[in-house]
Formats: sequence, C-alpha cells, structure tokens
Amino acid sequence: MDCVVVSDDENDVFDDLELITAAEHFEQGQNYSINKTNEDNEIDAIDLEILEIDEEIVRLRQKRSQLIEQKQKLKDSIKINHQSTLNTNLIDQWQRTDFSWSSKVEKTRTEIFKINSFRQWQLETINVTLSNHDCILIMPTGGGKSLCYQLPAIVSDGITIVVSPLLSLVEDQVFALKNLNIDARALNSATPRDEQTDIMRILDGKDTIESTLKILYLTPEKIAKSKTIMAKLQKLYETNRFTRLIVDEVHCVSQFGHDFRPDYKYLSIFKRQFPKLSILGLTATATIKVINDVKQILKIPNCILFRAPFNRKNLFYEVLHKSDVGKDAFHELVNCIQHRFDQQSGIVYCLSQKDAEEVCRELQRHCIKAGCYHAGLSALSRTQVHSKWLRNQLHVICATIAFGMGIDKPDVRFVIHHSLSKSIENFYQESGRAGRDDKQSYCILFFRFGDVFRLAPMAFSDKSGNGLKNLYSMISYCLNESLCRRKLIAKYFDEVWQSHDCNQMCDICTRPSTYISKRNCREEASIIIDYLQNHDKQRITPLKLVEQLTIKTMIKIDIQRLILQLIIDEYLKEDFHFTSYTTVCYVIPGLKAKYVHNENCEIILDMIESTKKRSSNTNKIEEKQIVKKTTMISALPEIRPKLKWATNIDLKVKFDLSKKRTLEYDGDDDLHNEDQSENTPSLKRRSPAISQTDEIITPSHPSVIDDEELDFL
Ligand SMILES: Nc1ncnc2c1ncn2[C@@H]1O[C@H](COP(=O)(O)OP(=O)(O)OP(=O)(O)O)[C@@H](O)[C@H]1O
Repeated sequence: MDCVVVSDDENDVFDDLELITAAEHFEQGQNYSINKTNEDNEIDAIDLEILEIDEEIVRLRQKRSQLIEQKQKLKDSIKINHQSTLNTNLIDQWQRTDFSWSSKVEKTRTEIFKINSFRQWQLETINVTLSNHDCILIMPTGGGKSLCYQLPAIVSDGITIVVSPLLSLVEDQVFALKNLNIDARALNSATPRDEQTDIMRILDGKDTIESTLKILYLTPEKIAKSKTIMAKLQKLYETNRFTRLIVDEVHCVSQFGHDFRPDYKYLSIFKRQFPKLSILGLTATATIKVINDVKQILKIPNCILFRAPFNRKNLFYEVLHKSDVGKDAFHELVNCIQHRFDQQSGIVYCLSQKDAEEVCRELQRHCIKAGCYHAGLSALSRTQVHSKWLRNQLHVICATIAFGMGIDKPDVRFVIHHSLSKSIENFYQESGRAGRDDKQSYCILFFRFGDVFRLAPMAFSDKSGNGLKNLYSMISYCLNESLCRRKLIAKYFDEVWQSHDCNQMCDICTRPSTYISKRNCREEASIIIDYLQNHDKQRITPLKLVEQLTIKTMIKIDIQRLILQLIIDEYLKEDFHFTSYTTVCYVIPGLKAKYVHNENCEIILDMIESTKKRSSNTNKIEEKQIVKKTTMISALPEIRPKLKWATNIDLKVKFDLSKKRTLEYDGDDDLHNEDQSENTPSLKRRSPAISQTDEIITPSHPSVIDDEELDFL
C-alpha cells in the first residue's frame, strides 16, 4: 500500500494533490499541464519571497554569530592591551639594573652564555623571577625563553626544577648546559638507573660532597605519577634548596589550550604544598583565556605576565606556486635554493619520508649539500645528519616534522615548506626555526592544489576533531594574495596588528597593489556545483574534477583555487570514504551550495592583472608559461613580489558572511613525544632522540592514503 504524507498546510495540500494528479497522468503517459491562475502566480511569488526571507534569516544568523565572535576577540585584545599597559608600567620597575643580583646577572650573561644583550622581556622576566614573584612569559618560538630560567638558576642557590614535556628537547637542553659547564640533569624514564640514584641522593641532601646540581628537568608524568619524586621535592623545599619551579609549555595546564595534558593539572598541588615557591610559566602560544585558566589552576592569580610580540621581524614570509608536475616542482625548489640561498643553511620540510628522500636526492644531484632526516632512519643516521648540518658540512636538511622542537641553529637562513603544514600553528613553529640569530631569513611555502588532498584525509582523522578546520586555516594562508601574511598569523594568535608592523617583510606587502583586480566568480562557482550535482551517482575526487571541468573564463590554476575556497566556505564539501587500506577524499556540493544560484550571491576573487586578460581561450601552453614564469621569478628576490600565483584570489563572499576562517591552533603533536607513564614499557624503550612522528608516507595516489600509514599520525 502506498503511503502519502499530507502536509499540515492547506496550500501545500493543494500542491500535493496537484502533484499527485500530475504524477498519475505522467505514469499513464499523458501530458498534464497545471493551469495556473493569477492566485497561483501570486502564491509562487510569495513562496519565492519566503525563500528569500529564509535565506536572509540564515545570513543574518551567520552574521550575528560572526559579530559575537568578533566582539569576543576585541574584548580579549582589550584585555591583552590592558595587560600590556600594565606591563609598560612594570617595565621601569623590572628593567632596572640596580638589583642586588644585577651585576651577577650581567656577568653570567656575557661570560657563561656569551650573549651581548638581552632581548625584549628577558631582563624583566629574570628580575621578576629573582625577586621570587610568580611570572608567565609568552614569547614566540626561538625568542629566547630558556635563558629566562637558566640564567636565574645559575645565579641562585639551590636547585631549579623544570617541568618539560619533551624528552628530546630536554636532552638537547641538558647537553647544551653541560657544554657551558652548568650541572643540569634530567630525571625521566630514559635516565639510567645509577644516574637516577645519584639524583635522588642529591634531592635528599645526602650527598657527602656538596652538590653542584643547578637545574633538574622532570616530565609532568614523572611528577604526577611518582610519589617518591614528590617526597623528594618536599625534602628539597623543607631544606630551602628548592629554588623555583619552571613550567615549560605552560599552556598544557589548561584544557582550553591546544595541547591540554592531564598530568600538567597535577602541578596545581605545588602552590598548596610549597607556598613560598615561585613559579615561572613559559609558552610560545596562549590566548588570554588559556592564561587566565593557567593562573587559576597553578594558583598564581597575581603573577606578572609578559607577552612578547609573536612577530619575528627578521623573517620574510612568502608563498610560491608549486608545479603539479613532479620534476618541475623539484626544479623550482632547486632553482630557489641555488639562486637565493647558495651555500646557506636551511631546512626543507616535506610531507612524507619518501618525499624527504626524493627531495634530498634531487638537491644532491644538483650539487647542493643536502642530508635527509626522518623517523624512518636509524637514530645514528639522524644524529650524524644533524651534527653535520650544525657544523655546516651539510647546508640543507630535507626533513619531515620529526626534525622538530629543540632545533637551535642560529644561522638558518631559510625554512622551505615543500608542502603546506597541517596547521598555521605548525607552520609558525616550523618556520620559526629560521633566523634565530635575528638576521634576515626566509620562510617560504610551496603550495599546490594536490598536496591539500594528501593531507585532508589525515586532518579528517585527527583525534582533536579540529584537523580539517586547522588545515583550512593553512589553506587560507596559502590562497591569500591580498592580506599581509603576518597579519594573518597575527589574527591566528589574537594579536593586535598595526599595518606597518610587517615592514615589507612578506610577499604581499612588497607587491604593488595595482597588481590585483576584483571579479565576481559566482557563475564559475555555480558551474562547478552544477557539474557535481549532475555527477551525484559517480564520486569524483578534486583532482579529477579539475581535470574534467572546462570553464571558459578560467584557467586551471584559478579553478583549483576557486574549488579550495568553495570548500573552505562550505559551498563544496570533502567526502571521505574509508576502504580497508585507504581513505579517499571526494568532493561533493556543500551546505551552502544552493546559494550560488542566487544572483545576490557574490563571490569576489582577486585577479592578478596579467591573468585578467586571459579569459576564454586559456590553453595548456599558456599555463605552462605561467608556471615557468613563476619558477624564474621565485629565483630572483628583487622581482619575486610580482608573481607567485597566476591568479590572486582573496575571496570575499558577500552573500556568505560566515566564512570559517578562524585560525585555530590544534597543538603540536611533537609534544606528545613524551615521557609516558611507568606503565608503558614499549615507549620507554624508545630512544629519546626519536620523535613520535606526525609523518605521512607518500601514498600511491595523491588523494589516497593507506590506513596503516595513519598509524604515524
Ligand atoms: N638575548 C639574546 N641574544 C642573542 N641570542 C639569544 C638571546 N637569548 C636567546 N638567544 C638565543 O636564541 C636561540 C633561541 O633561544 P631558546 O631556545 O631559548 O628559544 P625558545 O624561546 O625556548 O624557543 P622554542 O620555543 O623554540 O624552544 C638560542 O640559540 C639562544 O642562545
């Protein structure tokens, strides 16, 4: 028996009846025409108006939530500014050089650390710390946070305890401090037993010889899970030898942080147990919300907050087009290194171990002294490559992100991302390894459409649930051609940004503005969506979509960019399919696909002048020329600003005001290379030098990744 659902609405009932009648006639092979009266026409018009109102309501709702979000951000930045004002007042107080310890601080800086002057907030933090006040320092990666606790540790009596989550980083720190003749040690699951016994005796104060131990690194897990350690720290405190507690990566304390680590919460016990102990928290990334939470958890409500600007002024940011053709992509990279960074020290980050090896071979083939570094290599090979690079016997390291935190070579002149990172946060951290000596250095990202869909399945499977959102932020950074790159990064970190802050240190700000013109691409967008809707029985990957589509008014590269932007703005959607071995990424119409047919919907693209004229008859040769031109230009710094992408797109979707471009940090997975609890022997056995990687093994198909490879995430 057929079942017909009858609408509650009287008008709809008539519509339903009419449709049923029409359908019956149709089944009988008869033509049935619905005779429309004036009233019917009026109803149609009203329906249309209702539809438009519905759309307007959706738009206004989106606008409302966007404004709320914007308002919150402004409130946060007011708070940050307020803090900065407070800090300004504090500067005079903490910048002084007439404290009882000041001459010792000066001497230690120059004689032991061989550093000529302090960077912003270093002296202030050191003075606050030595005054036994609680303090939180937010300073960008490579900013010099370590000095802020290492120097006070040396000039103070007793032992400074540093809680740090990364074994490999701790190892590097201990190694570096020992080279400076400072007694620093680490107590974690990788510490040999006799060393552990030694440390315990020192903490107990039982050593007959006076201990020289100044800095002891512990992992949060060690503190949270070992009662013995807490007992020893109690003893240390009672005998007035517990100088202070340093909490590295302090944002991990907060569950609003991107790297919330439950064991960090245990640190809340310190102020209760050891009320006179001062705490110094260090982080490169933390919003005001996270900081407030941290203050509350660590019970340091009156701590002094110093926030150094995230902006690394000596780093030049740029995005270059990467060819779809493998050998051309290598050629562009080789060209870039040979012409711009000949004999200079740098890192090339690659998406997979295989990519890193291929890139390395290619550079070597062109007589560039390159070495390869990834987690698939033995610890010995990695150490050899690293130390050759440190001694400048190798110029370039081709690496996966296994070559991560703790890389502290001052003269890294360039960091090239041969594929996009999985988030802005990762990109910022990785590129931040350039220019630690404050000299001008370059952070270049080679971007291409295909790489997005190699990363997307992994982002989709990301445990945090924010993987795709983070990836889209990264794509927005790459697609952007009109907003200052540093401004985008600033937005990500909720930083207040002044237009002159960039100081012509990104590709966008060095390019003439006349280069860009605007165009409404709604029609092209609707062609893409119509094409997909007609393809609904047959799944299509984004790469195939670009291959099959012909849009007379656009060249291939523009179509690629448009597709990416439509995905970010939810006009299109990625559709992931799991098979036993792979995750395949298809593309389908998204939530907002229907709006592209509304003539009020505007999808404004920035077009680079040179490509604006090339409209209908774009052919492959022409595109190839553009790619070649890109390569050449990328090799010449003085004309480099003129072009990287054939088309310059800054989508301003007037109709859709809810662009999901909020840049959000999803955390650095390297942090999870931690000292696991006592109950994880398999991890314990792992060499601390080996990072748990976030690497990808190159898939056989660009948008297909084996499930087993996901184990590496
Ligand atoms: N005042 C200074 N002048 C010159 N170099 C400095 C100064 N302070 C620190 N450095 C150097 O800057 C480099 C980065 O310092 P450090 O490793 O402490 O950075 P960080 O803020 O801890 O970065 P990350 O978050 O990446 O660990 C080191 O080589 C350090 O010796």
